[in-house]
Amino acid sequence: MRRKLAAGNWKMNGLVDDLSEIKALTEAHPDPDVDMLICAPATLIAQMAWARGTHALQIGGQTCHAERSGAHTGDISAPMLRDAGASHVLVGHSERRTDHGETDADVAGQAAAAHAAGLVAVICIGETLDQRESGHALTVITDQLRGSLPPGATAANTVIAYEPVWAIGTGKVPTTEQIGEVHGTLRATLRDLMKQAEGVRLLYGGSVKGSNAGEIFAVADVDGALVGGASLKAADFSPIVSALENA
Ligand SMILES: O=C(CO)COP(=O)(O)O
Repeated sequence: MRRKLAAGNWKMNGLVDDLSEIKALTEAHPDPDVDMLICAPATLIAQMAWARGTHALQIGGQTCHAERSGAHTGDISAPMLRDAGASHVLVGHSERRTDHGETDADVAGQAAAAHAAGLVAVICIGETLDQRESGHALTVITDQLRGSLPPGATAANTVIAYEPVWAIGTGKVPTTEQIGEVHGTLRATLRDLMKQAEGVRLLYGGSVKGSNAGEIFAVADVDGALVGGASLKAADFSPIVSALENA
């Protein structure tokens, strides 16, 4: 049985004052039935780890370099994230792939670095609107998964997040049939690629809100969500956590 995961991605948002949202979130869900994760900007990871106190909330980074250390000004390594209090890291988010030209091979290298540092890699994949409309969505996400999954990936150290680029921050959400088709394809592809395919959690991300979370979580092979905008405020994220607990 896969434990469900409600994950938030704060992206380039959040100042120290916003840690009050972490306090509110942990107070709203003192003993959650699902895993909870917030992927914070690097500047907040250590303080967020302190703010959660003894709560089970997990904290993640949003990217990491493939190397442990070195002359890479402005970058952050997986051991640094771990040192700051992170247990997870997003790799291959479409905003990184677009803004920083990250390729599947780069993402696989980052995921391997995360694993080597003892972090869970949340590998993000997803098609663009053009790719969806031209009928290539399944090929694109299958190729991304094959290219981004490093050797050594296990059910314990890897989560896959399907985030269609056209659904991120747009209010547009695929139909439940489309989500089910992609997640079923991802599960089948994982079976080809690794032994522990049944244990890997598959998240859906892209315009998830309290109002649509329930129907998304009812889809087979959806083990949780990766939430952007609606993860910034406890009042928005909490109903998504509750919907997952009730799924
Ligand atoms: O990119 C996302 C999470 O990583 C999704 O963002 P939104 O929930 O704001 O659409």
